Amino acid sequence: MRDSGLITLTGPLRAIKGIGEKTEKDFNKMGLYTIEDLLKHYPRAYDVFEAPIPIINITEGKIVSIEASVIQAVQAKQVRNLKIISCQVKDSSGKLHLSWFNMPFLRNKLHMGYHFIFRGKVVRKNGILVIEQPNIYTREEYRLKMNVLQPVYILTAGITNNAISKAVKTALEQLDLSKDYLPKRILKEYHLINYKNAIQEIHFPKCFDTMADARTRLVFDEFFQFTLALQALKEKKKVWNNDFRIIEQEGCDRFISELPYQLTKAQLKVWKEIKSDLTGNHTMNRLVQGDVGSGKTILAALALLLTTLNGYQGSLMVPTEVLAKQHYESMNRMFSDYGIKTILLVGSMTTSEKKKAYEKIKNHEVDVIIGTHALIQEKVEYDNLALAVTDEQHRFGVRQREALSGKGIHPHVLVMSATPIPRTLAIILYGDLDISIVDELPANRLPIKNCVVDTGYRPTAYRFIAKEVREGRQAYVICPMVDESEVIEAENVLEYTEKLKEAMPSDIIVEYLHGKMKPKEKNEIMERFSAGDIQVLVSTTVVEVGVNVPNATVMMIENAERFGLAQLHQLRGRVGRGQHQSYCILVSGSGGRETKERLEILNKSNDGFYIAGEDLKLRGPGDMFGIRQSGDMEFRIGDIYNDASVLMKANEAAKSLTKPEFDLFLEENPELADKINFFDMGTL
Ligand SMILES: Nc1ncnc2c1ncn2[C@@H]1O[C@H](COP(=O)(O)OP(=O)(O)OP(=O)(O)O)[C@@H](O)[C@H]1O
Repeated sequence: MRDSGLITLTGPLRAIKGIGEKTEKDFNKMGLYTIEDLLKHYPRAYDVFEAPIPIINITEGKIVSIEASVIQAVQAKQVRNLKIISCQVKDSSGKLHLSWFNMPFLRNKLHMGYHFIFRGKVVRKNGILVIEQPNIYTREEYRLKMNVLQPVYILTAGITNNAISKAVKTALEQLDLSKDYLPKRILKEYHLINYKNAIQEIHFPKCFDTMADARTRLVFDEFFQFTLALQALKEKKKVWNNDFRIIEQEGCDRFISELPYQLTKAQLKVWKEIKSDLTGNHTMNRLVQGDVGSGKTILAALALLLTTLNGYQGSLMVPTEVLAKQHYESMNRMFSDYGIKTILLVGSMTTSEKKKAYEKIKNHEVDVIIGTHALIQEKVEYDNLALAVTDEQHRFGVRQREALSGKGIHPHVLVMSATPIPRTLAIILYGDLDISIVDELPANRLPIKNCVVDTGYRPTAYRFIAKEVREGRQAYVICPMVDESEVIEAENVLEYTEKLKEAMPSDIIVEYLHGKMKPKEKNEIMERFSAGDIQVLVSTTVVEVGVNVPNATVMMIENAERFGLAQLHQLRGRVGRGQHQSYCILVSGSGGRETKERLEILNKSNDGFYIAGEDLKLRGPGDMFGIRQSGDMEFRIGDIYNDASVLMKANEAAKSLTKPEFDLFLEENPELADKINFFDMGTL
């Protein structure tokens, strides 16, 4: 391969000239193995090198270039495990300090009187402006970069931006990308540029316009493949008949009448849809979408109850152990009166506990199985699994969902999601599912009261939390980090808990929770919090997904500026789940105008759809605040909100392929065919 110089997309990175074993290993660490992986490691942003500005004009938070002379020898100091070096520079308008971490070799470059262009971010340290970690250029080097869009890549240790850029450039010289995988008809109809140009321009754009065209083409590709795969999946499902004999059960009506509340109209409507699927002629494939706290869990419970009262097994898979435990406890309690046995199956159980659970599941000694990914392990054998519910907050984990379905004879599938996606997009993204929307919150809910404050407000907030606790309520305080970090200044859970314990009256019990704790410890803390034995829980975002403690009424979020709006909305959704007035205190660590503006959106509204829409207006293209993406078909470049129109077009194009065109397409693109099959594997 190396001899001819020509390489293929599926080839290893080593095939690129200039990449040796060591560099390849470094790339592997970033998750890049094939040449295609490298080409799809798209720039995260583009830098434009503008003419240097006078020191006097620099502003905090901006990336700037200055042209200046070194006027003070480099100084070095050690702060914990960081070696910090700094120097002072000067131009005709003023003086400025520059500093670098762990780059002691710069001492040999930054001699007194030397003249350079420095480019980096302006930050405020001890009250004065400095540039941290600036890049250093000679005037000639800088001139070559000016007015050209410079790709900025996501990096990890050992790999520089330049290394990626160079590897991509060489790969493009060695590759033959002249054959486009999209049919010519589609390229023409949707005004798309060819793949070769798109890849070239996304990495090395001539200007913003050509980059935008390249991006559109690549986003289209992603969505096209995704929707094509979904369509293939849907085709298959159409023919599934409902092989289960599920009939309506009086027990479900009794269950509803014994709930401590009345189901909302929206819940009743969705329950009717689920019921008619379960008792109908075709296997259910339904997505239940509803804002945080809209009461989706009870619908899952009802579906499980109906299925198991008919003598089948049903399962509920959720993303975290904390959540699995919570659902297990409430459903176990609710179902026991109906003779329905529930079991928990999670990764942290011991081998012998798991073995016992497998036996019980296989022998149908249990009816409802609740757990995490452990539910789709090969060892789990179900006895007539008729319903698989997955709680898929934020996720498009189609393969997981399908792997679970693959365990039964095409069980009914019910997916719960709190992701606020407009219906038109949801129809495409969950193309293989029917959609039900719980578009109403329970009537007894008081809207959450919000405020955005700075750190000076903490003492008042603590007094407020103490007051709520005195009234029998509980509170969450969210911090972004677990441990102290030397580089990023953000509140961390461990230290914060100590500080808060001191600030709170001594009889108020404050504990912490974070993702690095052992599952057993996490469960124990959550149980104590649910039981009201802990009054204030300092936590990372582990509580974000689905945790339900209706007695908690205060959600205080430190460093709120570091979270995306959708995530903040999820976090806030942990309160306001009962009849008590609830509060959300967003503490912003940095007071930039944009930050305030973003947080104001949350301040104004408690509606997930509105927030997602406003978030979209504020963020720039490619800035991934809205939806964290996971699952099988990751969208590396496409953003379902920003690129909604491309998604619609790609969907339309995928649909327009005739059967012969589709077959030819797969024949000509065996790698894509593999992907689509892989994506579809759970259904086989
Ligand atoms: N109709 C109702 N009236 C009053 N309370 C309700 C109603 N339906 C559900 N609840 C209660 O509302 C709380 C939130 O419900 P649930 O946990 O199902 O929300 P969810 O939609 O799953 O939210 P999230 O997406 O945040 O997990 C629970 O305490 C539940 O018991």
